[in-house]
Amino acid sequence: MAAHTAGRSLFLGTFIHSNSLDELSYLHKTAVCVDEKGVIVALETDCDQTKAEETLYPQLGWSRGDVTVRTAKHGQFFFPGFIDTHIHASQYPNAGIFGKSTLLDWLNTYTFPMESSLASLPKARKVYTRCIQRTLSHGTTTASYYATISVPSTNLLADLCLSFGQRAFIGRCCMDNMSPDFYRDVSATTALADTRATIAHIAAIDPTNALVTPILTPRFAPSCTSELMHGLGALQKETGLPVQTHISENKNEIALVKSMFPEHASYAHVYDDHGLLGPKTILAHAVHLSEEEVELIKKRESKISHCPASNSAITSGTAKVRKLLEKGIEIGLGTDVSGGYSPSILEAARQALLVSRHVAMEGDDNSKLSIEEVLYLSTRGGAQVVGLEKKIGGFEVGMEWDAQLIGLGQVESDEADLGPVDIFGWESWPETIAKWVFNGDDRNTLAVWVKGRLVHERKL
Ligand SMILES: Nc1nc2[nH]cnc2c(=O)[nH]1
Ligand SMILES: [Zn+2]
Repeated sequence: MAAHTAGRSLFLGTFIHSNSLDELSYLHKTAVCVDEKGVIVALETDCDQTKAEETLYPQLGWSRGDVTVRTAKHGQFFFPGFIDTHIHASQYPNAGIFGKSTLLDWLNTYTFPMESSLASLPKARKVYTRCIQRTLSHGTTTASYYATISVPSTNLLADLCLSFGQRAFIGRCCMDNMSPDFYRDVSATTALADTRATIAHIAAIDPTNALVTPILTPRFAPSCTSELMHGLGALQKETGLPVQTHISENKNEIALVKSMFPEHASYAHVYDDHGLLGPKTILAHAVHLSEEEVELIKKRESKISHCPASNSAITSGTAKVRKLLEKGIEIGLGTDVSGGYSPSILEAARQALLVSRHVAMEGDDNSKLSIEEVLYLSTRGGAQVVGLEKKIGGFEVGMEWDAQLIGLGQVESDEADLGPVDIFGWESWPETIAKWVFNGDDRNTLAVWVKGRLVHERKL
């Protein structure tokens, strides 16, 4: 399957992105030129269409006829695409269905039956198609996905991401231990062979990983034998591929890991001792880490996916994000569908804000995250977590055009009913962004691009 290419584009208007963890940059009256490879080749402030055509096009060797122009109208703005650093595509039909369960019973009651049923390719196609379309419609331009243990079904997820144009990491879920008979890898050997089969498939459909990359995915320590984890650690060394797993999400899970791996100093050490804790490792949840584990994760430069909606929904706990940030650990946001109920990173950002206030109410007032901080985690932070910080997460020459156009309801115009946010016209830009973060949804996501290609447009 050939990667879809984009034409040349000129984007005009207001662009907002993160400068740093606590600062957003507002670029008004700005022009951004994106070439046919989806790369930003010019960014000029104080520039309208005429000026862009007269000054930028000649520098780029462009002529008017071959450029698509898209202008953010008054009150609209371009924002970097969101990065979901942890999502189970195979659990998407269960989003919102979790009752009063907690992690270990939730896995058995809801999750394993759904995932195992996706060995049916027609069902997997239906589920993955909806998941990709839905997350794109919420502005998720990159997702780090868990699929299932099934190779054909996992490969299908990779095919669909490539054809819909979503940037993705695709994990065939490895689990040869403590899992039901109807849903487990037969052995460490077959799990490793199946993982290699998905790696080979992705190498065939996207040889340069322009859009889709395999990710080694030991489900979590309790689901894996030591043999399998050693094998995956060796495979990581051999291939240099990223790794994703879960860590320290729930207290019963932590006790289980302790009982299953008594010879290892901690949950984080289990991964480390198997060669799975490195700079390309994404650790989801990290709710109950000890100081020692935080130190180890920092030392190994592993990344953390904060999944606040999931941690509240299945009552896992409150992750101490401020402490992790202060340690210098790189953090992004994850929806963790369907432990998390929502496929929206904007919802994850909102929940990160609220959970940080719960941590404050537990006694650490410094823990509160700001709007700027959660938007950083949604974009630049996520890009660091998936190792693409030089390519995506902001608007700079040389980066790729992964972006969303946001429109809010302008009370004084004919766009008053554009979604759930009412803008009266007297709000400052930071206030406008705060209103979007707290009340916005996919109705405000007017268009979405990945690598320069238009991958979603809201039908008005
Ligand atoms: N949230 C979450 N935690 C897990 N731990 C092991 N598997 C899972 C999963 O599917 N979701
Ligand atoms: Zn998860």
